[in-house]
Amino acid sequence: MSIEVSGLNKSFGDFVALDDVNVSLPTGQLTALLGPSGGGKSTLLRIIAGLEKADSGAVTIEGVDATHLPAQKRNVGFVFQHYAVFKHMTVAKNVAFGLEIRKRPKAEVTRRVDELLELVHLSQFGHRLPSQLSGGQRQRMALARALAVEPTVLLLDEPFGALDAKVRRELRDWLRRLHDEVHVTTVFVTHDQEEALEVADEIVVINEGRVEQVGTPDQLYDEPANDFVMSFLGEVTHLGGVTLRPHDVDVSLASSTAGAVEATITRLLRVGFEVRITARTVTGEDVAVVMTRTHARALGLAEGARVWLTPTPGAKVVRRMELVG
Ligand SMILES: Nc1ncnc2c1ncn2[C@@H]1O[C@H](COP(=O)(O)OP(=O)(O)OP(=O)(O)O)[C@@H](O)[C@H]1O
Repeated sequence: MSIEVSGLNKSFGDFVALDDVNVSLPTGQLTALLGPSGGGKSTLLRIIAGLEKADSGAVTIEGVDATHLPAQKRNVGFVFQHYAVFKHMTVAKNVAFGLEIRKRPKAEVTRRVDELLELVHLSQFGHRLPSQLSGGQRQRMALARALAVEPTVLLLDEPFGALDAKVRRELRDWLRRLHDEVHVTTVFVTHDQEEALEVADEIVVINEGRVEQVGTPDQLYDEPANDFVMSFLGEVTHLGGVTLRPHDVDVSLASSTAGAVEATITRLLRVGFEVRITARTVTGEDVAVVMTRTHARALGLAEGARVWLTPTPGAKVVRRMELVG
């Protein structure tokens, strides 16, 4: 294991930011810390980096107890959303900075900077100033700078948060490819579930200072440990006391199944090849249903139609913070 966090607690005044957090992050993986705003993701990352001190608990990095080590002795590289660059230095000088303060030989610094600029696809921009780069290019420069000193772990706090959606998506793909090339253990904070699902090998879901679940994107999506994880990682609806995905609601025109809930279609919307339906049950609950256009047409569904709803056989349903099927 590259990073072991055990029994970590952190409070700010009487506000508990981290509550007995335990996680093990394997070497060489790309891990996302995912959760809603204020859940404690950045606090956890900052404690791993050594920028914040925990009240209790331990952090081990590559087998070394780092709990009381200062940040600069932990061999971690980090990149934040609003990354501080040296505005008066060229891109190449920014990347070289960490190596120069470590007094590495000049030839080695030049070679390493060339390699890194190539890795982040900025070779032709080495002589520019950071202000002459786009936001996405600046973040790639920040990553090259963090990687320059060959950190054991790379910590990224919403590194693409301030960028527009298209650039964000490009950088996300690029980060995945970069990681496949260099394999440095990487932990990144995001509140964007799509970003975590697309990029990470493993996701740690954090909410209200606690780890809700750790798993691969598929495990979290298909086997959510509870209601919170299920609703954070995809669209959900509620039917008769359970939470499930809208495409897992079965619609029939007759009450043939025991336990089927009677409802009336109040809204039917075609979106591309899908049909999105809202059905109001006899108890006044609005249930969201998604099905293919072909299926909706075969059933002859329309607004005002009376239907019966059940979870599709084998559907993942979650009841009161507990997995039931
Ligand atoms: N230095 C501090 N002093 C007081 N409270 C703090 C401090 N740092 C963080 N907090 C509080 O701790 C909680 C967790 O913050 P943290 O930044 O870790 O959350 P987060 O999950 O990273 O959220 P976001 O995605 O919004 O950054 C928040 O409620 C925050 O207000």
